[in-house]
Amino acid sequence: MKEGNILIIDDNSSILTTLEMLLTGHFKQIITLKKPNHILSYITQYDIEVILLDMNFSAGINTGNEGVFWLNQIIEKFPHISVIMITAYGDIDLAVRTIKNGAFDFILKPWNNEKVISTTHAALKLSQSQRKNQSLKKESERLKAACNQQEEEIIGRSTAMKEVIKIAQKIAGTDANILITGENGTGKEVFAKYIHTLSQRRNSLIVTVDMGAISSTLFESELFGHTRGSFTGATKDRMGKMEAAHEGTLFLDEIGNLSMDLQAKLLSVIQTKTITKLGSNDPKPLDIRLICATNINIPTQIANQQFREDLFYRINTIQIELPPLRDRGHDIILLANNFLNIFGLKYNKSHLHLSTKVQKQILDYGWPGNIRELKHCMEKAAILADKPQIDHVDLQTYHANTQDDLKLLDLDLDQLEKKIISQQLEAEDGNMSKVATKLGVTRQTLYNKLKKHNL
Ligand SMILES: Nc1ncnc2c1ncn2[C@@H]1O[C@H](COP(=O)(O)OP(=O)(O)OP(=O)(O)O)[C@@H](O)[C@H]1O
Repeated sequence: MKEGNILIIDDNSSILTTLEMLLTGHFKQIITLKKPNHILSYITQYDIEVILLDMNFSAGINTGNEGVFWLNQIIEKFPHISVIMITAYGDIDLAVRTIKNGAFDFILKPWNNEKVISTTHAALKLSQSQRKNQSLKKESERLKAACNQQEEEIIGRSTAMKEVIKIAQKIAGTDANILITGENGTGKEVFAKYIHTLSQRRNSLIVTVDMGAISSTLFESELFGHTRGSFTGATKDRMGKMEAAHEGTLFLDEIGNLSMDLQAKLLSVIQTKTITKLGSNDPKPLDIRLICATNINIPTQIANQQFREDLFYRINTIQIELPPLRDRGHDIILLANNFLNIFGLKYNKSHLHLSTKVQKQILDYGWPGNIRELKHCMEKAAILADKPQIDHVDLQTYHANTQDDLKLLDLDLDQLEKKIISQQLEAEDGNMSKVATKLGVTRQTLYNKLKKHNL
């Protein structure tokens, strides 16, 4: 099948006719034009890919300036189009200059037929590949914009969420280290990315390392990188995650799970602001913004000598506590609707929405697995939905794991509080300061609670 929409522009009718006859058998469509004034509208009208353009159009003027003028106009507005200049033998210097200006090639009058056909074919190939690149670039920009939008958007209009969003906006522009705390699935990682996109480092990377998943043998190599030959199997130099985050943000998830010896290594990097690759003696300066997250109570770990106090003070210049989903009121509905939109698109089901009864059920439910649990629940509902309105959701997706957990679920809040305080008193041999620290309350609050529960 023939391809290519070619436009030939020359004020000489016989040149137009000859070129048209020559190219007709080789390309899909040949359009001719005597005056250049309509070039731009013809390009759009006929979806032109290659242009053969004369240098001069006004009688008696042979400067070639007109051709250069139209060449610039075409390239500026339609950069994917390949332009071939038609030029007389004496204009060769000028023709070479047009190539510097962006013309694809030139053909000399009188021309060689084979050469004209092969040059036009090559020009068509280039135009098609440039157009493909342009549309790929547009698509990747669209996807990037969509991703950024998704990352930047934190769904939350409840007072509890408005408060943390306000803090994030206030501190994002500074380089303060941030510790994000909160139960599992409250969106700590999403929030860290949100802070990064608000910061001046947003054009550099945010690199995530899951400290819970990293083995102590691989810690240094993963974080600091290594040089070739630094250990068996190190066949080439490797950049560590910290270096990858240089000038950007390093997000250390599950920081509470880091062993004491690895904590010491991390502290040293934070203090010296340098990293040294495994197998190297050459410390490199490191410019990162550190955001850490944990669902473990670090003060309790410090009291239990499982977390270094000096590291804790380094990483939590600002602490942000993300509220559990059950404390976010109507945000639960906003998030659920958002997930239904996403999964509706994924599973090809439009206008998915929750019935009033289900909305009430999900507002009353405790969501122990927080947003992650809500997301799974909505995905399941979307998969099972056979009509747009969802009248039932499965809220039994989050099960307590142990017999003890099951027993705890039977207690009301007051009974639960009493049980936890008694357990801690026993564990700490009645040491009030230690129990208060472990529970994250003041000694006075602890005394009040002991009185309340007759302990
Ligand atoms: N504001 C939000 N809007 C939409 N989706 C969210 C939001 N917050 C969290 N999520 C989704 O909820 C899930 C859990 O979020 P995330 O991994 O950030 O939580 P986390 O607190 O870091 O969890 P963990 O403690 O287990 O590491 C993810 O699938 C995330 O996409």
